[in-house]
Amino acid sequence: MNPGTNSWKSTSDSVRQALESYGCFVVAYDISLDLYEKTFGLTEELFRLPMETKRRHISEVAGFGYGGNYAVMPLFEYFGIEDDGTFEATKKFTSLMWPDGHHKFCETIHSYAKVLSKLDHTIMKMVGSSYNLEKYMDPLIQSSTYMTRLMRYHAPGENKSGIGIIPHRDKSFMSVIGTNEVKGLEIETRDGNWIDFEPSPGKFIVVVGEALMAWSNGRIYCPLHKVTARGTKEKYSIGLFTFVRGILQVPEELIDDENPLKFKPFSNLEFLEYCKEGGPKMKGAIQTYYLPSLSSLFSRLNSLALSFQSPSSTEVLSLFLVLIFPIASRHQQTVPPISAAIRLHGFIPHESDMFWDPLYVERLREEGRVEDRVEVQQKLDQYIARTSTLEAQVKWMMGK
Ligand SMILES: O=C(O)CCC(=O)C(=O)O
Ligand SMILES: [Fe+2]
Repeated sequence: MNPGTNSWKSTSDSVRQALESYGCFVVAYDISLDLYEKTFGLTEELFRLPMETKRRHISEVAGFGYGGNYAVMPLFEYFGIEDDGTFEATKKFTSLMWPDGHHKFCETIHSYAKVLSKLDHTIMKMVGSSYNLEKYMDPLIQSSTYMTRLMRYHAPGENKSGIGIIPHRDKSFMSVIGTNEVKGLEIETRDGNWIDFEPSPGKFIVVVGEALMAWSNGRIYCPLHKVTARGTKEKYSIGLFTFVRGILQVPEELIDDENPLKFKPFSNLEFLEYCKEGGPKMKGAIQTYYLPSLSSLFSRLNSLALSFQSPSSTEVLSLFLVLIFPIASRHQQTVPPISAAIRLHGFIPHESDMFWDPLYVERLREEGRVEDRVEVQQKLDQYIARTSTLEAQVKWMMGK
């Protein structure tokens, strides 16, 4: 399919529609069965390596390096390869895992990642075509950097299920994921239903990351998703996560009276870093239009609190924290103090905090605030349910 043709244009519009409505869609893509089978066979081989070998693969960046054995997601293991789509990087990773070399692994994984990146480029171009923003796409593609993540979900056993990955939103610009034939990836729709991705060899799922959502000024949706491991078959998946280097800025064409600017310029990579540390690295994070509106939000909250019958100061404070936190955390504003306060108040923080922070969950457990991962999941589900309704309330209060 080539840009400029009618079928290109109509497919681009469907892609845009899917991304705006669901933040994801499934693509049937031309990949040979042989490459698919080899890729997943070799991925299994990689995960069978001894733990001390796997641990050689380290990285400072969240989601890169080797990770696994998280208290909150004990069935999940991954290798995030900062490969930038290059053969050299895959080769370096291969020789770290197999010092005597493993040419077949290197070749195959690189070829599979190339399929994913080709797909990623096509979709970016289609997004550009559909918004008539073609001119922005080549620079975005050229500044993209990639991470290939190979993932394993241990099988929990006959008639059992367990958390694979807790609900989260990707921090990437876009993610393209292929998996073996085992189901488990679920995506939340805007109205709160979870839908399954039904895998098969030629199918890939494209998932919007928070960076693309922000770049599109919020037009494109960024869905919450999770993985549930079930039964006796191990699930393996391989994702290509795209991050855009440099400063991302909402195109002026996507800003008008009906769609005022919602996100200040931000850096995708600093945003990723920020999410890992949850720290005060604000300058590059996704910034918001909520900050200038905070004072008006405060006054509306104040009047809402006053409308309660004799609210105690704790109630007002809790109300404030519960209302502000979901928005602030989603938009990376004022998170550290609020997150600390939320922790004090016993709320589970933003899912991305927990995702990369097994120590935090460990600490909760030590303090006797969390018994087991079922309870963590329940709290998280409650938190997420609360977020969506309260966010709507805050929007209402802000007159949006
Ligand atoms: O393994 C999958 O299917 C999904 C993985 C995922 O959501 C992630 O790595 O962010
Ligand atoms: Fe994800």
